[in-house]
Amino acid sequence: MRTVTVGTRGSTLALAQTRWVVARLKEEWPETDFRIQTISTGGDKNRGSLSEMAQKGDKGFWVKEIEDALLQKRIDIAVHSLKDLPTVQPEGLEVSSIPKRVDARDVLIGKEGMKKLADLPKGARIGTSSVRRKAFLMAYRPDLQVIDLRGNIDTRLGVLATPDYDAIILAAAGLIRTEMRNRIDEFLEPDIMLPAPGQGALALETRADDDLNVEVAYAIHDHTTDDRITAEREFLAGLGAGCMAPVGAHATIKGGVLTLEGWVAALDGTKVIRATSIGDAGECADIGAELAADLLDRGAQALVDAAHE
Ligand SMILES: NCc1[nH]cc(CCC(=O)O)c1CC(=O)O
Repeated sequence: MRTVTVGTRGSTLALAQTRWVVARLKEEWPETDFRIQTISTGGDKNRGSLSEMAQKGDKGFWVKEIEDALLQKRIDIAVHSLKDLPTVQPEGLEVSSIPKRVDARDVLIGKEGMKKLADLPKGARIGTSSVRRKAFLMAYRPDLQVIDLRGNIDTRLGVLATPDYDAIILAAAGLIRTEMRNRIDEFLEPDIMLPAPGQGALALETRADDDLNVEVAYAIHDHTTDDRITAEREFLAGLGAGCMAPVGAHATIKGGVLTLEGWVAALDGTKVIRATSIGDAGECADIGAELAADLLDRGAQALVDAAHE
């Protein structure tokens, strides 16, 4: 039996999503043996401050060691959360498969009486470490306090048992994949909290010349998800922004027509530039690039630059 080694970070979420990927691959390739290899990344080793992360450049903080393992053939397929993956892969590697996306939205989880964003009392303390969530939250409810909150899902849920936070914001996808959907109090709609580009989607990365494993991974590729996230990531790339910038993007496809919504915000939420671009789903990359150019024309560059400082 042929063995394919699938590499991932070792967090609960990373393992849950990798087990899901392996189960799907096994359905397509019953004669192949899949084993999971966990790899610790810079992001796992260094739970430093956000500014420290920004200094290193946001590129590849969660993926570098995994990509090294691919290049060195210690693993054959890497599973990543797509939103953590830089928009350009290193020489010799490619994203060869994008499985079907789950819910792209962010969600609110709060203490008793703090379970709906619109109903939170003035001054309520909301935990998140995402500059995007912070900026969009401040834009919607400038009276709320945003308190930095890092760590894996369990750590973040844990702070609701302390007096320090009233509610937290997380990606729905992480909770769904770790079977904690029942903890979600409110799904935040994209007209208030536009998701991160690629949120809720996974990426399978392989060596670009490894035809066999490219084919193995591609068996679970989802074209609609690919078109959506291509538009979102072209938008992000067109802005010259990485995952540390307060940028949201969300594409939907109905009847072959792709609608892409994109936002760039000031870090403190005092300004949000919003735009929409619509076109044939086959033109997904161009739609993303166009939307980025449109926002740059309308002053987004200064906001992206401010976030990079
Ligand atoms: N940056 C961390 C991260 N990367 C992927 C997810 C889960 C959601 C997804 O797959 O998009 C999370 C946690 C979160 O944002 O709450």
